[in-house]
Amino acid sequence: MSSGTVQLRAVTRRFSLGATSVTALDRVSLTFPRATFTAVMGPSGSGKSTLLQCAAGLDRSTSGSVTLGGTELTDLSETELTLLRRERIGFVFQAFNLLPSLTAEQNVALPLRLAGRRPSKARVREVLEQVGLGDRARHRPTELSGGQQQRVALARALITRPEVLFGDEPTGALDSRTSREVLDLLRAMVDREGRTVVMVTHDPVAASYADRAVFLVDGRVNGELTGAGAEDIAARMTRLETAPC
Ligand SMILES: Nc1ncnc2c1ncn2[C@@H]1O[C@H](COP(=O)(O)OP(=O)(O)OP(=O)(O)O)[C@@H](O)[C@H]1O
Repeated sequence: MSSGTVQLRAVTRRFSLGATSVTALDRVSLTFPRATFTAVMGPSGSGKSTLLQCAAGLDRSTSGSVTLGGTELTDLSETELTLLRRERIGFVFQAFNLLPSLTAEQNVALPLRLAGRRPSKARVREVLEQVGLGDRARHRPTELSGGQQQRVALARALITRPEVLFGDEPTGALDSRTSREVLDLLRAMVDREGRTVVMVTHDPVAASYADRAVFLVDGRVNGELTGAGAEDIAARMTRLETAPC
């Protein structure tokens, strides 16, 4: 299996709630090939975030297999999983999760510091320039716009050169213009650097930047669209959201 490819085979995630349980993912099998951009869509509660968490090794599936390259995530200890996430996976969330007391460059350098590595100034500058913020290195989050803060979060995710970048509604808190900037950057990560991007989104326009949109309903894969525009994706979502249970 090529590095940077994520594969889920019959992944089930059940949450126990007292005497009952919720099946958030029900035998989901999906491949996210290296150097592709996938949007994960579906109605609220369909299991999108759970899928992302299991695929990224942030949560453990109840059964099934999750691999990144040749590594079976379900076999790893917590420590091994932490190392894998740190070295091979990047994350961006709807909330930018920047530390307010640190400058942009200090926030970007944080993952390397946490890994006990000394970040090179040149590398920090390089990723900040990559996201168009070379001139904002010394700014603190409150001195940056929402779109700029999300770009700092993206630079922070990229500093370790991850094989895969997972985004959970990364443009959810942004207006349409700044969303486009972030989506263009995600697209460039795939096309120019061969990274794999998997993004949960409610927004058909955001999903149209991806190579394909995968749809979940009630924890199961309910089809996909390849190379579709925002209108076709929106029409599919409307059908899923209005379909009788
Ligand atoms: N920690 C948890 N404990 C119990 N149930 C959970 C937990 N996390 C998720 N669920 C349940 O699993 C199902 C899927 O949730 P998930 O957050 O993955 O959906 P989603 O598609 O991302 O939803 P949304 O679009 O509203 O964010 C829901 O029924 C949810 O209530």
